[in-house]
Formats: sequence, structure tokens, C-alpha cells
Amino acid sequence: MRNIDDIVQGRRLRRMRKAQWSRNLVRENQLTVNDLIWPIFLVEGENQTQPIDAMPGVSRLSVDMAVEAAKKAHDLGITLIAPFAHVHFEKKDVTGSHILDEDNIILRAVAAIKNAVPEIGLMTDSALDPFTDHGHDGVLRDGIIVNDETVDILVRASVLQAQAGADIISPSDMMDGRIGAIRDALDASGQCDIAIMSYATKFASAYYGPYREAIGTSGLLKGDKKTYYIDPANSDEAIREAEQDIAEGADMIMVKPGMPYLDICRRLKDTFQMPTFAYQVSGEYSMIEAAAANGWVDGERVMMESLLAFKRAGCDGILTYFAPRVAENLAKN
Ligand SMILES: NCC(=O)CCC(=O)O
Ligand SMILES: [Mg+2]
Repeated sequence: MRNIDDIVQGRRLRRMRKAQWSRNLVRENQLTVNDLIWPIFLVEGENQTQPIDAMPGVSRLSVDMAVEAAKKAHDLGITLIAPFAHVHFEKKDVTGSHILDEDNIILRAVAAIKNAVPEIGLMTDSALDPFTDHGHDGVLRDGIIVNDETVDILVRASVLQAQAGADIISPSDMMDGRIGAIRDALDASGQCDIAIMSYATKFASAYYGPYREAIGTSGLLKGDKKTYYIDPANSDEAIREAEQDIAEGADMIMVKPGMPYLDICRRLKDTFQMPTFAYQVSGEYSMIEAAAANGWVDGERVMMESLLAFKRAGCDGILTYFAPRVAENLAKN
């Protein structure tokens, strides 16, 4: 009989890598079109496709164009669309009150997309930042983002979004207690089947830069968001945040940003065994695009590898601006 040293000596881990068929046979994770959530940007007007300088290949769309994009996304097999709004400055104020106007662009887009493509999922954000004149996710008073007053507005915005046709409410603001409050309000308004995907662990990250250009808040933001987003240095705190949101009724949890936080994805999946998602944010997207445009990396391959890495880290799906390109790529291969 061979002793243990001989077995270790005889082990050849390259054996299963020798051919494509054997690599396929032992592959542990796979990216599929079902994993893709597509964030899109909305702008007022008709027939508008406005390229975003800081996000090459991504444009703001008027509602009619967003409907066309949703049809295309559905044809490609994308599961879920998450619309975000570029709001005219005149409509912004200190409490983000336009988020509660029944004719705001998010509510109109949700209704239009749901009407045209009822089969695709729609997920809306009830955070206030696109709607406030200071760019914060909540009500700003005396230099403080006031938690409970903000939650009251998020709750009302969430109910309106659900009534307009949103399937999932996904608040990105990181106020304490908002998941339970939104759950209660959805249930009380007869919307008990509307799910909640919590931005449970959103970090105070520099990777959101291009997004703020996309929704037109970059020049507005006063200060930073460190009093409500998590310190990028912390991981145990992320566990406590996710635990709290799950206890309050979140159906799914999200980690944001994505790639620099894969350790958080893995810890959350292992700890809670909940449906877990990551947001590959604008800065991650634009870094890959910039390097690819310079010929420094193979953009298509980096795109696919970056998304596969989320699956390996335990994610059930990824919000990514690459979604339509990835779906096309997966259909080809
Ligand atoms: N609430 C959505 C975001 O903040 C997105 C950030 C990004 O893509 O950088
Ligand atoms: Mg929290």
C-alpha cells in the first residue's frame, strides 16, 4: 500500500485541466443569464439616449427608450431591471419630496415598462439622493441626516413604487430600521407579495463616482456619506447590518460595491444562507472600460471573469451595467 507521502507525490492537479472537456466537467461555478440584474438610467424627454461620459457604453434613457431597452433585455433573458433617475434640479429640494409625486419619472417608467413587458422583474430604489438638492440619501438638517424622518419618506416612496408596478423594493440609503418599516407598510397596503432586496451592506466607497455623474448629483453632494454608509475597513459590522435587515424582513441582501468586497459576499452567504447579491458599481465598470479602451486588458474577458468571481464568492446574482453585453456574450458561447 502507498503511504500518504506517495499519494501526495502522485497527485497531479493539472490532470483535470488538460482539455476543455475535463475543465468543463470539474467547473464549480457558472455565470448564466439568470444571474444578471441590469441597472438603467432614466432622463426626462422623449426619444432621448444621452451618453454618460464617465461610463462609456452607458446612456440615460427617456421612458420610451427605457421601454425599448426592457424589451431587448427580456429577449436576452435578463431577469430584472433596476431603474435610477436623473432628476431636473428644479424638482429637487431638501427632503427629496419629488420622490412622493405620483408623476415622477421612476413611477412613470415602472408603469410603462410593466405594461409593455410584464414578464420582466422591476426593482426600485426608495433612497432620496436623486431627489435631494444636497445629494444625500436622507433629510439633511443642521448637518445631520435625520434617520427616522427619512424612514417615513422611504416608506411612502416604497408603497408608491409597489403600486406603480415594482416587484422588488430595494432601499439603498442605509438608514436604521427602514427594512422593517417598509415591510410593515407594504403589508398594510395590501402589497405582501412585494419583495425587499436590502442594500444591507453599502460601504462609504469612492467607487460610486461615475454614478453621481450619471444621475447628476456629483456637483451637489455636500460632505460625504460616512455617517450612514459602512466604513470600508469593517467586515464584522457588515454581518451585524445584514443580520438586522434579515430580522426586519429582507428577502434578499446585497453587498455594494462588488469586486473589492468579495470577502463580505462570502461571509454573508456562509453566515446567513440568504439570497445574496452584489452590485458591481459604476467605478468598477468604468475602470474595466477605461483599461480596455487603452488596450491594457481584454475588456470582454475581464468583464466575464469579474462576474464569474461574484458567483465563486457565493452571490446568487449581480447588478451590473454590463448585463446586456454579458447576456449577448453568453448567448453566443
Ligand atoms: N443606489 C444605486 C447606486 O448608488 C449605484 C452606485 C454606482 O453604480 O456607482
Ligand atoms: Mg442597516
